[in-house]
Amino acid sequence: MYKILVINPGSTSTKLAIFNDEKLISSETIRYSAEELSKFERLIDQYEFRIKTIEEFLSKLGYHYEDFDAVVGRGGLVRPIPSGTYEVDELMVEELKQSKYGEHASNLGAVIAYEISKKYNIPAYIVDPVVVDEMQKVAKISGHPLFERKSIFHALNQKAVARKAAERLGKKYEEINLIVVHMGGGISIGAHRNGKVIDVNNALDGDGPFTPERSGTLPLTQLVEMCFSGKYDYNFIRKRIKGNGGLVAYLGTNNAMEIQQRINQGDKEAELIYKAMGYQIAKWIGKMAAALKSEVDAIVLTGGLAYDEKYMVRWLKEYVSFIAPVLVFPGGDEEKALAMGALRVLRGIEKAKIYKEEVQKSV
Ligand SMILES: Nc1ncnc2c1ncn2[C@@H]1O[C@H](COP(=O)(O)OP(=O)(O)O)[C@@H](O)[C@H]1O
Ligand SMILES: CCCC(=O)OP(=O)(O)O
Repeated sequence: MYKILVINPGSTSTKLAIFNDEKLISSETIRYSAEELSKFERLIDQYEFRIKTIEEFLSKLGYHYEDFDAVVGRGGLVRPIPSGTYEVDELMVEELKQSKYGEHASNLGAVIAYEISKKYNIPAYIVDPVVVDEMQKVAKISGHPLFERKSIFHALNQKAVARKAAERLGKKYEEINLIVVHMGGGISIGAHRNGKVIDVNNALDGDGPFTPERSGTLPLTQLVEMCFSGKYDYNFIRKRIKGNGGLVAYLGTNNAMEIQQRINQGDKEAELIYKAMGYQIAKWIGKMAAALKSEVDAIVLTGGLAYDEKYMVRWLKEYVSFIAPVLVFPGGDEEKALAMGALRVLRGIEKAKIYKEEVQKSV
């Protein structure tokens, strides 16, 4: 039997789990308010804060790091690489620590897993990082040759939930077309054609609907004027777009449950903004239906916001049910997908990919 520690840092939470082989032993989601996270200037500054969360989780359950056969972290913004389980190595960790390819909470998954692996001599892995790139060529064209559309999204959960949806439809993932909508701190809407994500919005970078924390696509000229107004510096604008955009900017919170309560109490402003987020998500689902030439077997809703049946799920069904049946997998399956990726390697069913080698292949 293999004991696996799963570490899944998201932009609004850290999700932790312990597995004995396929069996989930314990899991916990620790949520952070926008205010708590705003204390940290850079992502890497959250390292100790997130470690503390993990150590509290383990000590509550009476576990120590040395009890585990492997530690697996959510994969962050490394270079674009194929889907799979990767050994965490020094090159990957150095690039993540320097935020060479961007900043996001998922970067901490590999960094933390690596530190544990070195200290306690247990292997560390990541699975399907947020940069998995299966985008078709035509989808990469942005509109100007100086800019390229990039595949940055909830690859791990989109793939895991897409397979579950295929199972529910009694088909193979590789045989069907799906639009998968992950609604967490960030939001990604992916067009899955026969097992490949051929198009998806860049969930991190001003491409897509606004989200609990991010601004999504903004009016370009207004943004350029703001940048050159002389009133703001780079960090101010970056923070407004990434951590302090979307629901946080309009309503002061990244917590959709709090917004639901406000709507229940008759807050019309909260209702308008939350509905606008749903409206933008629905329009992106329409875009992906076009990318799939309207051959869509199902639309799959997942992520934390998919728990909200009363508002978000109901609104989205009203807007997009004409495209295909809507299946809902609230939360998602990230922790299980991480554990299973590590387990396949521990059992020798799959060989862990080496980051350096995959990067060289794609050059
Ligand atoms: N039961 C729920 N009902 C409604 N919204 C929820 C629920 N649980 C979580 N959320 C909302 O989902 C969002 C976070 O989703 P999640 O997928 O956990 O994010 P991340 O992994 O990016 O941190 C937050 O806005 C949170 O308030
Ligand atoms: C970096 C893309 C994935 C993403 O947005 O994750 P969160 O929802 O955890 O922020």
